[in-house]
Amino acid sequence: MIALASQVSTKTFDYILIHGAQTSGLTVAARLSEDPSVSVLVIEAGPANLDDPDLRKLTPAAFGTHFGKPQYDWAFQTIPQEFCKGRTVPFNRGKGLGGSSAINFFQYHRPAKSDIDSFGELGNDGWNWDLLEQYYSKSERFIQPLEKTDTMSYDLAHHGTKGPLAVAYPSAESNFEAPFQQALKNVGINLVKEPFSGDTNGTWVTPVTIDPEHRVRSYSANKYYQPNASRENLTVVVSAHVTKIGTELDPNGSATAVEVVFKSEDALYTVKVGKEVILSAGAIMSPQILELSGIGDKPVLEAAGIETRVHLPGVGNNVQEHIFANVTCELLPEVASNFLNFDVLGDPREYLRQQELYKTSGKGVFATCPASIAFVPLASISPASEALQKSVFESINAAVSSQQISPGLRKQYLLQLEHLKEKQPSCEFILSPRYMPGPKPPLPGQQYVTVSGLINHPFSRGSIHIASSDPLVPPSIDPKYFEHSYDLLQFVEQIKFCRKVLEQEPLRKFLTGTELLPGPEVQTDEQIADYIRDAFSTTWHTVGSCSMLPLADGGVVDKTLKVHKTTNIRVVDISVVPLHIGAHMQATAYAIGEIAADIIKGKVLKV
Ligand SMILES: Cc1cc2nc3c(=O)[nH]c(=O)nc-3n(C[C@H](O)[C@H](O)[C@H](O)COP(=O)(O)OP(=O)(O)OC[C@H]3O[C@@H](n4cnc5c(N)ncnc54)[C@H](O)[C@@H]3O)c2cc1C
Repeated sequence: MIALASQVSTKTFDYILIHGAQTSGLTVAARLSEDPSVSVLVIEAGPANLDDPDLRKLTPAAFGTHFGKPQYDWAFQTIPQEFCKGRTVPFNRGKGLGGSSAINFFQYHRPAKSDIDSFGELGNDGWNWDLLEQYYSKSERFIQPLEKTDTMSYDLAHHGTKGPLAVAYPSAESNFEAPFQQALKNVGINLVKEPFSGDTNGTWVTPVTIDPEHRVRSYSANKYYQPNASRENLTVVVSAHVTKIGTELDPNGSATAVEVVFKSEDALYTVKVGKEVILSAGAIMSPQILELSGIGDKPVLEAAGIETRVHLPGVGNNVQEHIFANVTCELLPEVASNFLNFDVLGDPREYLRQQELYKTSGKGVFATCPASIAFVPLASISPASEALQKSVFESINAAVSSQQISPGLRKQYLLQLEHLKEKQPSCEFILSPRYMPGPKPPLPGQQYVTVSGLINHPFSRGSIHIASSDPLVPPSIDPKYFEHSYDLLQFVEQIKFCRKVLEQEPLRKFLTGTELLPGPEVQTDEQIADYIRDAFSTTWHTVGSCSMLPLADGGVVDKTLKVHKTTNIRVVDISVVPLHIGAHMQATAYAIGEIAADIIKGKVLKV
């Protein structure tokens, strides 16, 4: 049930999930409250937004329409980025029950096996593909398409069919899927048989988190919370901003959470901790809450005027992010009616017509979703890959030998280099039947096709730290984009490859031959790099700010997700991912939530 702040104030709950309303958090809350003998409290800063028509209408056709609205989005910004001409980059994050799963762009899939095995190789015994595979399946309810098209490739053996989260192919194709796959095939990129098996090298159409049976977003609030909302032992407080975890220190300096303080309207409330605090505030706010509670790097805490309870230097560091930039071309007007293209929605009358079409028949633009993707190693797309990789090997090996980098980062870089050598996929591409926001506006009435390039395994490392002791002041977000030059060099190769794909038949015959973005004036590598610096966007996949790593390697949580030097505080969200993965994050966020619940129940990863 949803309770008022005053109804929970001063009460004791076994498990208190801070911002537990988010993707991983609600997963844990639902699983822990399966046991009627334990009490679970979820505290969420945003509103409930349940059955909100504006949220329900967030079909792919309305991507981003919630941005900047305080009931849905935190609308963070990075600090000016040193290696991107001082740009600040918008950093949207979901607010309210469901967190970012309530506003994300639906793509749902798993990373490569090597990405997940890295977690264990970095010192987290037991975290590997075999473990994650079970939990990806536990959360998933894959609904087979009524009609299987040639662009779909799946094997039920690698899908969960009984989990809470409805996952399915978009109910309509845009008709660009097959031409995109053929264009990729022409340049040596093949269809992956079953991308959910841990082999993601190639192209496929990805399933999405849209429930085809009810034509609604499938997310943690309606799939994990609402079916269990009547449980007496599961209480949710919304519009409650956690300001601090109160701790007691034992003689060894180890902290035990005893209370959680939150602000609702203008009053402060306190709840008491029976067993554990589970921090699921996401990659931006989990480190902020730890630091506000005096758990973090002493100099950072001192600068913000916070007393250090536990000196834990890793908090807020090792931040890694996926970013993307686009190549956008004009669609030939005479073939436009053969495709479902989001650009038609710029005409208000057509918008209403498409909305009605979707409501009455589940068809049209609102029924489709950009879901054509590819994951490949640089070696498959660029003749420069060997030279680039040689230079990154040399620069990182030099940094490693001269001990310019920390022992923890050294281990991560060595793994990244090994993955490059093994030709694991690190370059992603997405086809979107639409204009994507960029430095040049679209021409009125013109429809476009965009191929985006995304870098998945950056070498740059950023940070997210408190900028003030005031919990309502957003943290300082500094992803340090392109601090490591390899990230930009790889990105340039990816943009060139986007162009190459758009020049392949049968895609090319549907285009006018005019490129809007970056545009014909952008030709040399330096010009492309400049375009990227001006135009890239975050993919909202931040990880690493509470990395699961040994303490000596800059870790924040151990393999049971417990914060080092604490007895009963865990972090359960994607901030624990220690080395970035080649996938969109939500499937992994749900799997981490599922694993955390079983760790707490003593079923897995026992110490
Ligand atoms: C716009 C967008 C598009 C995306 N598209 C995709 C996609 O297509 N596919 C995919 O797999 N992934 C996608 N993602 C990423 C994915 O949704 C997230 O990685 C995943 O939901 C986990 O997010 P998180 O860990 O950052 O936490 P979140 O889910 O963002 O949760 C954080 C929660 O903490 C709450 N909170 C924060 N601060 C406070 C505070 N001070 N007090 C109380 N509560 C607080 C928030 O309100 C929120 O509920 C997208 C994300 C965004 C933002």
